[in-house]
Amino acid sequence: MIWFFLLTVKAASSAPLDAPKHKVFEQYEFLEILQVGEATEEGLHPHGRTGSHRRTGSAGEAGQRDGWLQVYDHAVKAMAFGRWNHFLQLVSEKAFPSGHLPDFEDPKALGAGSFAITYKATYKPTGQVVAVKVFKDSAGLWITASDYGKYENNARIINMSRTECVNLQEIQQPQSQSKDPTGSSHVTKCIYDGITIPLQGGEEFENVPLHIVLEFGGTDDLDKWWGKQLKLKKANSDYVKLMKKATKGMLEGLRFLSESPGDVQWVHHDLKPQNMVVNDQTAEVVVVDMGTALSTKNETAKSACTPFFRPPSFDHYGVFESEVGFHPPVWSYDIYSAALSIFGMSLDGDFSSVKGLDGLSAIPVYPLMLYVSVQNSLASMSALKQIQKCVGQRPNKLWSCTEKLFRDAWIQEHDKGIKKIQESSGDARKAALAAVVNCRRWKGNPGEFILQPFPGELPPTHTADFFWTLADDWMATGFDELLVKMVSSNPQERPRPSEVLESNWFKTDSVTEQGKPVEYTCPEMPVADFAVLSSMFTVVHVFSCLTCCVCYGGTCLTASRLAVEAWKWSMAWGGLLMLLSPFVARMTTDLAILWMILMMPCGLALMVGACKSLPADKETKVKSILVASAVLLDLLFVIVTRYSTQIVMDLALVITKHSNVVIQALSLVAVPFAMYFMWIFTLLPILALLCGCISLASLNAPGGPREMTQPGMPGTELRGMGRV
Ligand SMILES: Nc1ncnc2c1ncn2[C@@H]1O[C@H](COP(=O)(O)OP(=O)(O)OP(=O)(O)O)[C@@H](O)[C@H]1O
Repeated sequence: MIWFFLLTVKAASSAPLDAPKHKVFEQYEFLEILQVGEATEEGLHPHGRTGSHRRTGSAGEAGQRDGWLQVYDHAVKAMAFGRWNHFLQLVSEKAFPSGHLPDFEDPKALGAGSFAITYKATYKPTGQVVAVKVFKDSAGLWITASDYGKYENNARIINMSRTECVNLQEIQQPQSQSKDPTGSSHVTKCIYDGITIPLQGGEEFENVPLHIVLEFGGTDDLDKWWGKQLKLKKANSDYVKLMKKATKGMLEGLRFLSESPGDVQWVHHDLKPQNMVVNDQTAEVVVVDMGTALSTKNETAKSACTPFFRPPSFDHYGVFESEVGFHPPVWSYDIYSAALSIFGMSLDGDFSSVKGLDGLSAIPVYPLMLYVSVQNSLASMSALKQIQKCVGQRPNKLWSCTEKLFRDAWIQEHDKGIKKIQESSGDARKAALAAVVNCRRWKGNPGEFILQPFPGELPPTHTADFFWTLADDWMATGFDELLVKMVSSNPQERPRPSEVLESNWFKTDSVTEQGKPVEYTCPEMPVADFAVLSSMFTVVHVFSCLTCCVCYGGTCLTASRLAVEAWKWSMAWGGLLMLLSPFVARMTTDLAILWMILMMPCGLALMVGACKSLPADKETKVKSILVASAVLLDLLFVIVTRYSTQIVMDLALVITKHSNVVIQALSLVAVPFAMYFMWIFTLLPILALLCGCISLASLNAPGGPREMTQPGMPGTELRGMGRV
């Protein structure tokens, strides 16, 4: 609903909004949030999970969305323009361009990103095993030095990508390496800049695909490696030890980046299991993909990074901000992503039933829960009202204002789970920790108003066996405390990597085999106002049907001279609806009190009128009960209106005050909604009243049923009714 609303606003707005550049607005896919790519031992799969999920105009997007048609189209164009090497590249499914890079042998695809495919290869002159990252354009074709100037998009891709090698060479300066050799070994190194040199070189480089050569870190990324480990069904303590080692390596790499004693410190800015590789021999973790790195040289710079792993104070939907910066202190961004990676590795790795996540093993589910709960908490009239306020005050700032709304809701929902861990101890704390790490579904489902960011349902919450061993180990060493700080929504509270590395968790290798499981419950999903309203719609429809039956049916029966005195039900029903109508009016207008003042006496009059049909002894009693109930209802209404802060929107007022397009678009969605309630609850009592009058008139008509009623029967009281 919220998405629908945003899209409506966005589409209708003619104001110069700060529009997102991200493709996500056209085709919203979960993997665009996660931004992962995959390769297999055999090569790359252009239509599978293969990495195309990043930033604007990603190469794989073409292949992924349009499939073979796109490839065919490009192949035909390549042939038509005589670009045979490109044609061959397309038909051979992105094989390594050995013809133009003859110094490398035995290439094997390691993984694919949006703009590059990375291969493991041996550099023939030295025999060194390296990782060669070859850049491709949006059609999946290698970008050569001669292409660079021809196409604006290629220049953009290359300018962005060349920073990776340049950054790495700056990060891995000999003096920094000597100060923290361990940390340095956990960050990849750039051996050769195959972008800058060919671009400056002459004709001989014209057809060379632009590339960079990196130190080879390992065959599998951390996600894939962890998935393989989980399948081995090792002892619980072994998983804890492996995880400790991986976490240590990751943090040492981060320490090297963000705590470098030099003038410049670095933020990786896209840390996730898919951007860390594991050394085949030593099982040590190496941080790769520095293409999005930021540094203290320019603290206001921004880059595109995976929304899923962003700290709470940034846009997680990738809709509002395709690029984000970082908040000081410099380590705070990556340390948060590191904690999420640890959460991801603490799961059972089963995402098989979720299209887009299948094949992945270390995905933290906490952000997935938040995606849904944030949308749900924003599916409210108060959120709509806030958006309205943003628009009213600053017509051109709708986008950033709405983004803030989403961000604040994210922080609020995020803090709920973390606070539960902070405020508890012992088993209760372990249970709260287990919920944050493992919960994939809510307890109960009080109405979801969401757009699933990924197709398919997450599998039911299941705790990995080793989790309890892990949780016990964390709690025994105080690492749980650090984890909670790492995911704090306040960047200032997040510890430095070196501080985390000081934890006793890394100092002991003796791990108990079987942890103690505790019962834990997953949180309740916040109730969406819109879900409540949709139930209201159902109730309203049931009421309308009943009213139609009672009023029309009653009138027909009475008028048909069958002496069925249905008029009295019709009047009683109409009166009841009138008495209830202010409660509904309150949902849509500030003027509900006025509504109540109008409706209460009318409703009461109808109901009291209906009492005339009762025997004289009961009539007074029922009348007094009715009057007393109506007064109580009045009181209740005043209390509800006075103390409930939610759902009071005066759309009519806003529309008259402002008349820009955005407001009109907003009203397109909200006004019919409001009007619907108003009409139903205005029309129904009026209908009931009309029906009551018609039936009375027909009763009183000469030769009508009234004349047929015997003295002493209920119909004798009808005479009084003529005055109602
Ligand atoms: N130095 C390296 N050693 C071994 N494997 C590597 C190395 N660098 C990258 N890889 C592998 O190649 C994959 C893709 O690399 P990388 O993430 O750098 O590409 P990218 O185009 O920048 O991707 P993305 O669009 O996700 O940023 C990685 O997931 C990893 O498996």
